Amino acid sequence: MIRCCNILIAQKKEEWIVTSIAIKAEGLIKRYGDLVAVNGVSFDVEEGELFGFLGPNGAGKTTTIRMLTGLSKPTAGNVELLGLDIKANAATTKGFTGVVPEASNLYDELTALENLLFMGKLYGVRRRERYERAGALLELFRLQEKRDRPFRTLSRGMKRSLTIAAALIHNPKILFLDEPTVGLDVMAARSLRSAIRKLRDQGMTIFLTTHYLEEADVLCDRIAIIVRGQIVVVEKPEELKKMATKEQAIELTIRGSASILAERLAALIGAKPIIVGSNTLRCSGTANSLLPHICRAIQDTGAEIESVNTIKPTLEEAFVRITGLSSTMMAMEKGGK
Ligand SMILES: Nc1ncnc2c1ncn2[C@@H]1O[C@H](COP(=O)(O)OP(=O)(O)OP(=O)(O)O)[C@@H](O)[C@H]1O
Repeated sequence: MIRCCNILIAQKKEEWIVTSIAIKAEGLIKRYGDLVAVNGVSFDVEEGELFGFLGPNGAGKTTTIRMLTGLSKPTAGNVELLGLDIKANAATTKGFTGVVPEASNLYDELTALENLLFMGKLYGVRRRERYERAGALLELFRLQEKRDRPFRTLSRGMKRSLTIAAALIHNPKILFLDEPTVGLDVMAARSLRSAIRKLRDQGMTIFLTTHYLEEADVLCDRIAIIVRGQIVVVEKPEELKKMATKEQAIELTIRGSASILAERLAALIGAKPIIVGSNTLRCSGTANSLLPHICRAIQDTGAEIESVNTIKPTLEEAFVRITGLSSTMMAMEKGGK
């Protein structure tokens, strides 16, 4: 396999193919008995792209990642990695992919360094290169000081970082990450995201599943949203947010309780404003349609306004609009599993 002008040329049974597509999923279906967990999923991920796969619990994210990495056989559909069909080229494609499952696959009793070296050996990395790669990865994930500590003694964030490092020991071209930051505290998640960004900047293709909208927003070049086994949109985060801009939200903070004003507004607008604090409420719509009603409701109820803010659309709002999932459901999702 050689790389030329950012175009990858892979050898496939004597013929040469040219592609810059790192991951190609075509019509993936996975059935478990009567349940269709993944229902006709197709997408392309460009070489060097950080691609987010976002969706609520049970949407089919893990099932998809398992099919993409050859861990689960699709009921129908095909996967190509760097132009190679993964069924026909299992050994080759495994050689250039790194897979990080949600639960760590490292050994508690081995030290951080030993775990990396062991994984390197499993992947057939030569001794000298194993040591070099392990050193570089410990540095990238800021784990040099923990090099000689048993895996079991590391913090949750360090364990997650080392698990990712181990999946990188053979210098894969494509990295699959299933929910990398779930359960981590803010600082650990931030430091892990920074390491993921560095890998992307080095040219690695990264496929990442996540529950966290903010994570997808700050990290990903493009995001696919999967709901009930089907992809509802594949877009750049900015484009997703633009989809939500048609509707804006206006947030009003008043002196005293917001409930009387909220009731009056609900009657005028025909939709219930959301009460976000005891004296703050938010209503959605276009400014043109909202402002006359807000002025009228203030007049009718004699509410004293402390502040008025126009809220910029968030990825969450775009997600809710696109998927049709309620904001309550998103709140549950954000709480994790
Ligand atoms: N081995 C299995 N046998 C039967 N059903 C399964 C199996 N694995 C997954 N499912 C079902 O398939 C659907 C998709 O599950 P999957 O784990 O892919 O979702 P997910 O998006 O990764 O969810 P989560 O975010 O909760 O991990 C769910 O309804 C799940 O219960």
